[in-house]
Amino acid sequence: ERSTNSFSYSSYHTLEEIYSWIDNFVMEHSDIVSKIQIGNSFENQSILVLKFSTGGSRHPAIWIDTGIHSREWITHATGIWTANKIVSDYGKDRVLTDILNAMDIFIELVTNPDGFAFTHSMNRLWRKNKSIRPGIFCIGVDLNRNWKSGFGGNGSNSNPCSETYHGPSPQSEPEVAAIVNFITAHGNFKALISIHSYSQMLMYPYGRLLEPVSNQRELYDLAKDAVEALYKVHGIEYIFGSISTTLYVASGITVDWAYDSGIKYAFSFELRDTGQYGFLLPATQIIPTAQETWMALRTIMEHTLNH
Ligand SMILES: O=C(NO)N[C@H](Cc1ccccc1)C(=O)O
Ligand SMILES: [Zn+2]
Repeated sequence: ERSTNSFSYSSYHTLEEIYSWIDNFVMEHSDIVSKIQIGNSFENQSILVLKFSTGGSRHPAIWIDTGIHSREWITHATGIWTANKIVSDYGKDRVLTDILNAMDIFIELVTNPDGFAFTHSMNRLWRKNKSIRPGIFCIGVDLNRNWKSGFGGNGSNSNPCSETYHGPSPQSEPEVAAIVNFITAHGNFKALISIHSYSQMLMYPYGRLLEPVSNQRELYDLAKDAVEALYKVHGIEYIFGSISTTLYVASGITVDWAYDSGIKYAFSFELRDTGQYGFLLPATQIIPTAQETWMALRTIMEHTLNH
């Protein structure tokens, strides 16, 4: 009896439950999934990545991260369901099978483990990591402001007590440095998708600049196709566009670093809802959210495969 069969994909889970699910999931699907520790968090939790691969040494790769902001519980839950969807549909879904036969998929489910544990133990609405430094009297750095591209620019804050505190320097946070080192060493990532909640948006770079990226038209059209595929599942409407023009200017963010590092398909999702529940999205919406998000992810991955 597979122990992942007893895992509830329609519930929210603790850090320990997710890490134990990861071990069972990898054991039960060792033909296609492996676990990589890319580093340790500030409080010394393991930073784990799931690798989905059908072989080959250096397939072009796709990166997906969830939970960079710890209070956004729907994103970890969506990532877990998506991991299970990939192993369930490989060999059955033509598009997914083609993607995995040619590319590797990497999913980091708990990108901010310290913050995530804190949302279970002390503060459900905690966003940042848990780093502390001498002489600084507030905890944590916003991991979506700590990246090198545009570090310290408009839409990030130098005040350590701010929710968008960018940290003392680019990649100062182990949770960000681990990803940068991993993706840079691999050297063959073609797409990066960083998943947040909430607002129901699909966005692409730049966050730090109002000017469009060079392949703006391609990203616009792809985002449009992706949100249409998402809409068809449960009728949920997303808006889409560049971060700076659709939302606001934000500097030092994941997708700007990815894009500037040559990953031309860089996207950030804001999952359900639009504010009724916000970060406290009921668990009954986990599977519907994951189902619709999958269709958008699959659209982006298919485009990456074919371009
Ligand atoms: O915090 C969230 N959502 O959770 N998103 C906002 C906006 C955003 C999303 C994606 C990329 C850059 C900026 C943030 O300030 O980080
Ligand atoms: Zn977020």
